[in-house]
Amino acid sequence: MWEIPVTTIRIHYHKDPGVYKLLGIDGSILTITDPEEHKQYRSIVGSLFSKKPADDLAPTMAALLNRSAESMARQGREGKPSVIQRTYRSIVADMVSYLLFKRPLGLIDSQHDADHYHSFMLSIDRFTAITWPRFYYPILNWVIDSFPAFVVERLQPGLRNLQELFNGWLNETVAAHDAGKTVEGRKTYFDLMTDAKRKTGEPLRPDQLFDDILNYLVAGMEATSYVLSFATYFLLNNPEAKAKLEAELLDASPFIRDEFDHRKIMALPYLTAVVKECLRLSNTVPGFLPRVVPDTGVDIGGYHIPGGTQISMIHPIVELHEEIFPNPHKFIPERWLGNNSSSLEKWAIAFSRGRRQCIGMNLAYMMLYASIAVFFSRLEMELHETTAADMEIIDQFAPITQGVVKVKIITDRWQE
Ligand code: HEM
Repeated sequence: MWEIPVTTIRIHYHKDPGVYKLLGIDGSILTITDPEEHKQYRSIVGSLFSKKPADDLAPTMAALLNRSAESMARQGREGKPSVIQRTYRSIVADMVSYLLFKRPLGLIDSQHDADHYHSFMLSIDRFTAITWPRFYYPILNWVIDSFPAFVVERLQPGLRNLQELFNGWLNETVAAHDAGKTVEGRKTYFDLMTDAKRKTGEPLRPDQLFDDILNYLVAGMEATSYVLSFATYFLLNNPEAKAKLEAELLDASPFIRDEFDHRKIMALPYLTAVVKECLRLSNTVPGFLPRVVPDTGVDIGGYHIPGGTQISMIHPIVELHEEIFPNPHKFIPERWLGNNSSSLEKWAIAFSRGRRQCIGMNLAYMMLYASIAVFFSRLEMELHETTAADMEIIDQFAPITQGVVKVKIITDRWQE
């Protein structure tokens, strides 16, 4: 078995500002480069991302999935295909919004029809499309920041509305705190930020908060919907794996269809293997995640790397390594089952590792399991005009595919 000769542990690298500070979301957690500053920030929002809020949102997720399934089934009856990749994006964006604010953005109501495209999605497509130009021509960041409002409105039609919506929610929160109202249930992102800033006496900066929120929405929406789109594509192209999964889901229908219990769903062995294989094979973060070696330097694999060096490792080096995963480009959920499978766990790195590991992992896992369980229990679907060429990965820091996954719903088994 392949081993990395690791000699460096517990070294807290800075993220490379030469990349992260040029992503156009300077106020976000993702772009905090200093480990101590990051630790402080994470201690403010950490409670939002623990297992409990993700668990509590499982029934909301099930409701969104069933509404989406009904809508896609309706389109199927009308002979229309569904762009399931957009459906996933809108469900996940609404879920991230529930997690942060205890209310949805409402994307789910406007997403299923192939002819309609939400202005927020369009804005995000345009935003991620210029990731690398921003990086290679940093002056572009300054130019974009100087655009007058009407140009921003034109180029990114969904973002200004969203910013106004969030500013309204922030103002409501501040007013409630001013009035001394106690928060019912768990605190929202704005509650936590208002509390934290009041403790330090720093002002709340809506522009900075907007960058941060946008990053949660984009990171969550793009990564999770992307893995789910690959899952749909892989399963619909692999009848044997699909049949095994559906048999397991049928046996589990008391806790998928009758009384949704995501903890039991997340214990299903074949579904677990499917989720792991989709996370591995979709290479959700295909490009570099650069860090800067601390001043002391580090020793890695017998080499001394001097302080200040930019280093990086890309996930596909591990995820597609043929000594770890034989036939690395093939969709084989079975590799995660059986006696040898536990030795693979350490190579499951889709969410990264260490302090800068994905903060949204608990929510992401719940959404991955719930989506595959509900859609593949409920809907008989086939791919529609979606080929391997559509699934070519484009690295725009956020994961993008050349085309989108479209399906035709043949039957809604729960409505038969
Ligand atoms: C299958 C789904 C997902 C995958 C594979 C994934 C993967 C990753 C990876 C690899 C990183 C590390 C990036 C780096 O080192 O710069 C990361 C960071 C991050 N992810 Fe995710 N992610 C997923 C879902 C989500 C969700 C649902 C959210 C929001 C709720 C989210 C929010 C974030 C944020 C805010 C960061 C930055 C964390 C920090 O710097 O401390 N992700 N994600």
